[in-house]
Amino acid sequence: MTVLSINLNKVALLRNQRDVDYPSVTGMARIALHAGAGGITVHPRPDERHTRRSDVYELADMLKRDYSSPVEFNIEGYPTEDFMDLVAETKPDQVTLVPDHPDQKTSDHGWDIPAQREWLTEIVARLHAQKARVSVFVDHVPEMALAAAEIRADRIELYTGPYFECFFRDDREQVLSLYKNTAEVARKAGLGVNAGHDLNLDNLAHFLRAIPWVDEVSIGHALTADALIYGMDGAIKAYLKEIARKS
Ligand SMILES: CC(=O)[C@@H](O)[C@H](O)COP(=O)(O)O
Ligand SMILES: NCC(=O)COP(=O)(O)O
Repeated sequence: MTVLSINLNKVALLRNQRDVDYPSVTGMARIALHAGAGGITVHPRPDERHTRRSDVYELADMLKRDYSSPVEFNIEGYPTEDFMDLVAETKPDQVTLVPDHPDQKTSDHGWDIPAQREWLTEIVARLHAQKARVSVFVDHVPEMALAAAEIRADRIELYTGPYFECFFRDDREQVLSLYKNTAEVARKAGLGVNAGHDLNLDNLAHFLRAIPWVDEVSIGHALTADALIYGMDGAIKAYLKEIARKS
């Protein structure tokens, strides 16, 4: 069964609009987990406009202290030395390496792994030494799945922004077949497959029906918007229903 990991960046973004402590990032994490989410994702950026470093420490403490059954904690980001320190101190289960420039509004492309092969190989090895699973954010390009295996990553995360963009267009199945090819190459190379970015209640089940072996989806923006309508608990349940609908 595909794990649903909730990205709390947009909860933090709303909280950051004022000098207050609500909505609470840890509080929303608790509601999400109680409703059946299997994991929590954060993507702390250097300017702290979304999740702050302090949120990452608080979430790490809470998940270790209060949850006995496994809850997967996933930290996403560009591996600066500051990011590597944060990860070393908070010990997430999974680190997702994303090639974001600090000025980017949001993640909008995957790694060109061959162009940074040596450095990424070293980063992956350092994260493995801390016992973190390592996932690398990639476009729907089969060669990148092979390159991810070569740098010894454990998983790829398919960047699904382009899938969202084509969902109501005529070329949807053509684009989706490239995602499927990339996921097949990853699977054959022994890698797990995650997916994320702009997945939503319209497009999630269709994606998972095409690639049913996806290990995990991380969803934040659309799910937080849906939580304004259904409540966080109701939104999580709606997404879990879509995941179940794939089979
Ligand atoms: C890697 C990825 O696609 C997500 O982390 C995305 O960057 C969401 O973050 P924001 O919601 O902060 O844009
Ligand atoms: N890795 C993708 C993620 O965490 C959430 O992306 P989005 O649903 O906020 O677009």
